Amino acid sequence: MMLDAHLVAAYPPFSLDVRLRVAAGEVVALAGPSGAGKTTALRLVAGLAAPAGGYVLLDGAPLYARPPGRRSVGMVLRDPLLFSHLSVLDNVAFGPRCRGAGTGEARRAATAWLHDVGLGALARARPGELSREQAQRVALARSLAAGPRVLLLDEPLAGVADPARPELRDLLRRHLSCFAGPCVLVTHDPAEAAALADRLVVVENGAIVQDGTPEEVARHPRTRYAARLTTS
Ligand SMILES: Nc1ncnc2c1ncn2[C@@H]1O[C@H](COP(=O)(O)OP(=O)(O)OP(=O)(O)O)[C@@H](O)[C@H]1O
Repeated sequence: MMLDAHLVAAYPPFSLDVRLRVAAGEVVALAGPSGAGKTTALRLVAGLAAPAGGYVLLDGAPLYARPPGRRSVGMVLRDPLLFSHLSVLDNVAFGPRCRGAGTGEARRAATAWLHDVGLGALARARPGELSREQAQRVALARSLAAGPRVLLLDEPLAGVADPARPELRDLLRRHLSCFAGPCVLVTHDPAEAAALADRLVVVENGAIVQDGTPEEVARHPRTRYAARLTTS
């Protein structure tokens, strides 16, 4: 499963033009300063922003040609966006339900995913009772439970209190490294990018300024921002 995208956006005076190829099982971090266009790029991959050109292909087939419910794109955003009226279990079961699973089967799958993200004991809780870090774990479980072909994450550690961050980062690393499809992560946090990604794509002013493994970028950073990525 290969993601091959040419991401083009025009929000004058800002414009974005980024070529992105992500292989199956590869985790790519779009890193860059605030306003560089990272979120716009991710939203274009997801079909959430209107492109001004370009394409998004998954194994050579246009992703947007599928109806939104059948694109199999999993997302974890800054805001966990859980359904507040549903239990934690039913939030996670929502993914398998959308794919046609019956209630029992969806809940069994959701229970297994909740255990995987360390929240088995909170299955009956409501989202309002969770910390931000726990809510992000639920959001991750909900995305993965839907069996996505592509996984997209936008600043998944944003808003998580400092003491809880390392554990959530480890959890993300474990799950992202097991994910079979292409995975794209947006972050402005250098430590997060280096810890989670196989490859860094550094974006500044709407264009790629560097593309390489964290080690390659550390050895030969091409911009001041890229240098910061691996020295902090
Ligand atoms: N829908 C939109 N309409 C107009 N301008 C937009 C729109 N979406 C994004 N932009 C502009 O595109 C530029 C890039 O924004 P984007 O959010 O993609 O950057 P970013 O790298 O993700 O930064 P941050 O980390 O601060 O979110 C900004 O100048 C923003 O104002």
